[in-house]
Amino acid sequence: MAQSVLLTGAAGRVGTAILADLADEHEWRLMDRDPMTDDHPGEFVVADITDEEVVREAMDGVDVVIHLAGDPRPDAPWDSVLTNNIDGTQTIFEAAVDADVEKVVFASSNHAVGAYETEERTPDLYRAHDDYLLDGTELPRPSNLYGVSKAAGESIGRYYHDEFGLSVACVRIGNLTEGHPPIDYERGQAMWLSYRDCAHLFDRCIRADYEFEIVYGISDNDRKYYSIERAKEALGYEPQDNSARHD
Ligand SMILES: NC(=O)C1=CN([C@@H]2O[C@H](COP(=O)(O)OP(=O)(O)OC[C@H]3O[C@@H](n4cnc5c(N)ncnc54)[C@H](O)[C@@H]3O)[C@@H](O)[C@H]2O)C=CC1
Ligand SMILES: O=C1O[C@H](COP(=O)(O)O)[C@@H](O)[C@H](O)[C@H]1O
Repeated sequence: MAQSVLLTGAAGRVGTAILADLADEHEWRLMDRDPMTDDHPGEFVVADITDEEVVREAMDGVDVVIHLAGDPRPDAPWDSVLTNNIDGTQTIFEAAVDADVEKVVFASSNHAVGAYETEERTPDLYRAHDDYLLDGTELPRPSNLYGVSKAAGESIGRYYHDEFGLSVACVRIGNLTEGHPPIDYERGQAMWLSYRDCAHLFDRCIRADYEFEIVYGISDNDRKYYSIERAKEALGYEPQDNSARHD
């Protein structure tokens, strides 16, 4: 069934991948602080997610929020991630609860657990023969302040689920690259997320029933060190791509 979805950070790469395949699948309200130049479905709200009043207005009548807006740079400074990723995310969750939204899908990151990639484990970790797997039940172990902000976003989601019953899915996105897996970059190939698998995964987050989930958002790569079993079980994710089988 089509849902009414608020998509924050709609003008960015992940938003573009989602809308490329799902524009006609749901009723969209898009939000970004930068205007979108391409054709897009639904209404576009140019706003900063830290603007509480505008965010509250944008939640009206919404079933699901996909929250992508934030500073995506692994080397982003603390003042930026504190404002855009932590404060902005809390504003989104608070407004979602007040507006009786059913689900919030939060764009978390591989960098929330990047410090599991220790010197002893790498580079074997990135290779198909290695059987080390993170499955989403491990504690966060951020590799930078950006990763700290994503771990904080997951905790904010956990709080709003436990306290207010909001359904929350945190997707630890790997490396979204359009058209082909990253070239000459083993880590990126291990955590590649193709555009079509990205759209499908977020569609499953919109449609599935769940309480609180942390899943990895990668394609079905031979090299993977992130398990996709929970995304399959809880959300019905069925990825089609694999960085080892790409021409
Ligand atoms: N692209 C990837 O491979 C990965 C992305 N992610 C996460 O997914 C989300 C989207 O990432 P991308 O699309 O790659 O980044 P992007 O930079 O292409 O898109 C982010 C969008 O959010 C908007 N934005 C940023 N701060 C905002 C604010 N305060 N208010 C309103 N809009 C704001 C920007 O204008 C931009 O259009 C981010 O939260 C990022 O951390 C996580 C892991 C991997
Ligand atoms: O969270 C993110 O992760 C991806 C992959 O990380 P990288 O360090 O291997 O590049 C990154 O491309 C993206 O910008 C970031 O938001």
